[in-house]
Amino acid sequence: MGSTGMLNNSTTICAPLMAQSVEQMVKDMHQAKAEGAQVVEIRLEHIKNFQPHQDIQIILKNKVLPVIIVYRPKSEGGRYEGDEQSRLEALHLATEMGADYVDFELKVASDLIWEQKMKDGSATKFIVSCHINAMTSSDEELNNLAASIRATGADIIKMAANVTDITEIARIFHLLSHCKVPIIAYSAGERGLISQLLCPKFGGFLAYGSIEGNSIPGMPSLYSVIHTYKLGYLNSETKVFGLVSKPVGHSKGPLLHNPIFRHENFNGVYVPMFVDNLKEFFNIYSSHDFPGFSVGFPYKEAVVEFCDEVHPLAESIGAVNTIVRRPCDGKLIGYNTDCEAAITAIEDALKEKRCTGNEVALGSPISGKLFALVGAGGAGRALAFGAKSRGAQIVIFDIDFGRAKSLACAVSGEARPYEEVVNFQPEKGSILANATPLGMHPNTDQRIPVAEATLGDYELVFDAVYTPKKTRLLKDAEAAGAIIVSGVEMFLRQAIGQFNLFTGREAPKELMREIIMAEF
Ligand SMILES: O=C1C[C@@](O)(C(=O)O)C[C@@H](O)[C@@H]1O
Repeated sequence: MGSTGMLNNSTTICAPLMAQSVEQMVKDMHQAKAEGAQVVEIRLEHIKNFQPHQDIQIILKNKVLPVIIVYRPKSEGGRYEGDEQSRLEALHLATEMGADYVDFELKVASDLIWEQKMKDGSATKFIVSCHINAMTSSDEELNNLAASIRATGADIIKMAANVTDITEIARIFHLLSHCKVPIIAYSAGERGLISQLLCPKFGGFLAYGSIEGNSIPGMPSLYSVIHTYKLGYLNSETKVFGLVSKPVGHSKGPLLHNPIFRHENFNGVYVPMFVDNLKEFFNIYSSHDFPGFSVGFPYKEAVVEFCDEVHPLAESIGAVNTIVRRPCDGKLIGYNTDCEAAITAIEDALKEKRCTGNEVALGSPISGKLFALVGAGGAGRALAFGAKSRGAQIVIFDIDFGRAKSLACAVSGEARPYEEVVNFQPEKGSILANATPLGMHPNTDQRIPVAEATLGDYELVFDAVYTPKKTRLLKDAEAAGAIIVSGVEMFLRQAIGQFNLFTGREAPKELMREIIMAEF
């Protein structure tokens, strides 16, 4: 398996195929090729009424890509429940018929491979696979396991790991980068995703992606590994940026940052990082390979204590959404790009209206206005400090009244109990901002409980939620006649700020706007 011209590394993109008929397997193989796969893994155990000789022959005769034959028993995470002898015979048959790769499980591999190698001296390469528990296996144990797999005569080692925390993936990276023979090692699932996306950086032999219309739980799609994360461009020098959040799958960050890195010829990749424990995460991923992070819900406030230095604006807000590792000493510096992003988005929308109404713009259009803010978490704090800096009068609601009070105190505003949101009567021309996650995909029918009748009294309504672009709150506010500003605008602007901090370069703003608008 060679690389296609585009590749910058030796990792091959593989599509596992699990069709129920041999004809469909062949069709899926064509589809996988059209979608950019370079090899397919044929899971024989999914074929109904499997006829080993005939079916393997059809697959190999019609193959348009190199083929890995797998016939996995239930005990090893597959579906095969028949007798072991028949299973092994089918794998031998695949070898004799010239499959490019045949996968044997470690427990049966040893004798079989040598026997097969002696017998036919065929060109088939042998993958020997096993499951590992990354939490309980030390680096040394994993190295020893790799050596014993190699001793079976394996050409390629494969380890599928269970991880319970993203920090365990570091052991997989260690294994990939230290192993002298071709190795596949990864973990499925949200917490394991970076093992799949970063394997070209650490020298993994295969990266997996599912074909369209046949998604595989815990595995990225072929489309995303090739087009979003552009795995073909990764190499050992690639810098890894990540969104530290929980949950993390909703973020549009990878769709925005990755194409911009490529466009700017910047050797970086931006990946979702599902983090459970901030302290352990920053302890483990402490090298210059990981020079920057976005910070999302719910960690924007908690992360402050893990920064070595915090920019004065972020410090006064008490929330960090961007972290940069200083090249000279590796220290983590925390910033907040949310604050200016949200406030300038609101100001620009008000200015635009004033321009069209021929009003003369003096100072910030937010100055002196009542700014009703719902949500006093990380995003809410950024909005409150931004509004304060522009001279607004701030009223804060939060389900945690204590949290609302402490933010109100910090911005010389007023805290009100959350139950009062529904009766709150703003003066005409006020601004309403939602900084809670209410209305975020998939709960798109939710919104903060502001009374329908008062929505039209706000001059402008802003929602920090950006999936969907027009939340239920914004739809209702628009219908009531308010100017609306989507969280997409804040998202874009905070990401522009992050690009500047991550790379030390000026972000291509218009291109970033085009990319993100095309996503909605
Ligand atoms: O609030 C957000 C959104 C975000 O968490 C995301 O979903 O990509 C990324 C953060 O940098 C930003 O402050």
